[in-house]
Amino acid sequence: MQLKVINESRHPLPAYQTSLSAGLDLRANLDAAVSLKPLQRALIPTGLFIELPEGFEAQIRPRSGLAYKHGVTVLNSPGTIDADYRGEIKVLLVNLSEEEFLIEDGERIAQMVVAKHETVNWLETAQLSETERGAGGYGSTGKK
Ligand SMILES: O=c1ccn([C@H]2C[C@H](O)[C@@H](COP(=O)(O)OP(=O)(O)OP(=O)(O)O)O2)c(=O)[nH]1
Ligand SMILES: [Mg+2]
Repeated sequence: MQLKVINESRHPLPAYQTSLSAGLDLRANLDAAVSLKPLQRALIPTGLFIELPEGFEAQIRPRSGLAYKHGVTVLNSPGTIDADYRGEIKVLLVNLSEEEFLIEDGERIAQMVVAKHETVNWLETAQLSETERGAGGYGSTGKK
């Protein structure tokens, strides 16, 4: 799909790293590196502004490498970019490790997946259909 974008960052547009990647890697757009101390969070600018078509959202997801190697992840994962949002895309990172992490300008900090979504019209009702699962959840299956 075509996606309208304004790139006010000093970096190239986000790219798929392989031909079948679902996520476009987002880069930090920073004047200076940002330090994340253990359990600290920071809203990291990307310099990108997009115009999603109606019925689409963009999800801001963590990069597994950053999470595995450094314990740095997206706090509100998956972040939601609404189709009517015209502000800058920002990434809310948190450092869940015990060591300080330095976010450098241009570093790939998260990935963006564009997805279709439904819009709900409520249908209020007194009863829902019966199922094998019923109200069981939270590890209810496989127990005696
Ligand atoms: O990781 C994120 C999440 C959100 N946003 C922007 C786009 C989104 O459309 C808007 C609102 O996000 P959300 O609905 O998650 O936040 P909220 O706390 O409900 O704020 P609001 O009342 O503005 O909807 O903020 C980002 O740039 N990055
Ligand atoms: Mg909201």
